[in-house]
Amino acid sequence: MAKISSIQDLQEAAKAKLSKGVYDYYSYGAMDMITVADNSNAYNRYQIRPRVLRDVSKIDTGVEVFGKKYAYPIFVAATALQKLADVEGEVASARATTKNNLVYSLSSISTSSIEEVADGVSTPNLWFQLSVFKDKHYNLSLIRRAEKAGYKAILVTVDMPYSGRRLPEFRQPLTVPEHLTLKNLTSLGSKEGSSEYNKDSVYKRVVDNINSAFTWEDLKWLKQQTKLPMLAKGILNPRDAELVVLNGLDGIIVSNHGGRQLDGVSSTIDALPNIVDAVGGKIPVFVDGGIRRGTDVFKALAFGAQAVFVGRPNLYGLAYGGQKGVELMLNLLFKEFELAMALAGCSSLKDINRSYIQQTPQLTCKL
Ligand SMILES: Cc1cc2nc3c(=O)[nH]c(=O)nc-3n(C[C@H](O)[C@H](O)[C@H](O)COP(=O)(O)O)c2cc1C
Ligand SMILES: CCCCCCC(=O)C(=O)O
Repeated sequence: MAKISSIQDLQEAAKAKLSKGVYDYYSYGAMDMITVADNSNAYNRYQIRPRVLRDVSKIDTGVEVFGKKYAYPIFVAATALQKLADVEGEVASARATTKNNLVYSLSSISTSSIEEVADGVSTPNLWFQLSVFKDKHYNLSLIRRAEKAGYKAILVTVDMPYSGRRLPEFRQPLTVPEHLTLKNLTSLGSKEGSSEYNKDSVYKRVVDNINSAFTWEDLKWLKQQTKLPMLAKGILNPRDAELVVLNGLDGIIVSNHGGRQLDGVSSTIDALPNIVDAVGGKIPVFVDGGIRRGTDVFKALAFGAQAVFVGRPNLYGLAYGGQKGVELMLNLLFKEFELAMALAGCSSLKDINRSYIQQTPQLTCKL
């Protein structure tokens, strides 16, 4: 294959390496995948309005989040089961990400444990994604483990009271090789130390234990149990964004779970501006979903995102080349984003705002 020069190339290279079952698990979304496609396509409905004759000889991509400075506003989203892509799985992804001074989010449903990932990195820029289970003591024990291991924030996934209907998995449940386990969840849904679930599919174990009765009250209670910043991941509606603020959380990730939950919902870049307006600067707003180019990052920031998260690009990089593949993925985005900033006339993130963006005009002339 020719030199990998874009995230699209990386996806194709990953597809050639992975089994069909794993590639489908990673790349698919719910039902007809209208939202998966729209997450990326929606970026093309916005145009950048560059400014010229500015000094762009130096570009500062640094961003501050919760009092800490990161190298780029490009973070890595929580995705499950990374050892399906590479033997080192989440540890390789976390190393590549934190080495570049970015945030890596570890999924609850990971094949490396909270502690293994923390021990595997030298810069602990780690956030922990909490899937909310029925047993609130279990949720608390995951938070305590993350706190003890030095994680810096908790992302509570709020868009998954049930798993979305993903057709390849519906037809043929994903099989996870026996040597891989859900390292954080070894006793989930079973009595201490029992292996009741070991013979079942990973989905059954997780699906049976997801808390579909979790409400705003419960989220507020969870927030009060930790001093770490807590963010709600999976917000699309501005009214919910207001509730996140009212309930005292510290941040929002505008997300539709990469189009894997309810098909036909808003793309995340379309949802972002109204949510930023509803929050009114009280807490930071982040976005994920469909971000594949440096210009996508620029557009998300122009609409008011503090930083973006990428999910599948991490998995494709990991499948292509382990830690080095994830570094390659990040470097592609860094270079594209820096160039987008320079060519738009922005030398630092504080220059980027809505005046740099417009909706792509609809053709009104007669052809
Ligand atoms: C294979 C896969 C597994 C995922 N696992 C999780 C998870 O365990 N927890 C979670 O909150 N989100 C999960 N997500 C959603 C991501 O965190 C993120 O919202 C999404 O991937 C962003 O879209 P993108 O893949 O287009 O960048 C997963 C996404 C994918 C593709
Ligand atoms: C409740 C079903 C398991 C979900 C596994 C991880 C995830 O969020 C995904 O999108 O896949």
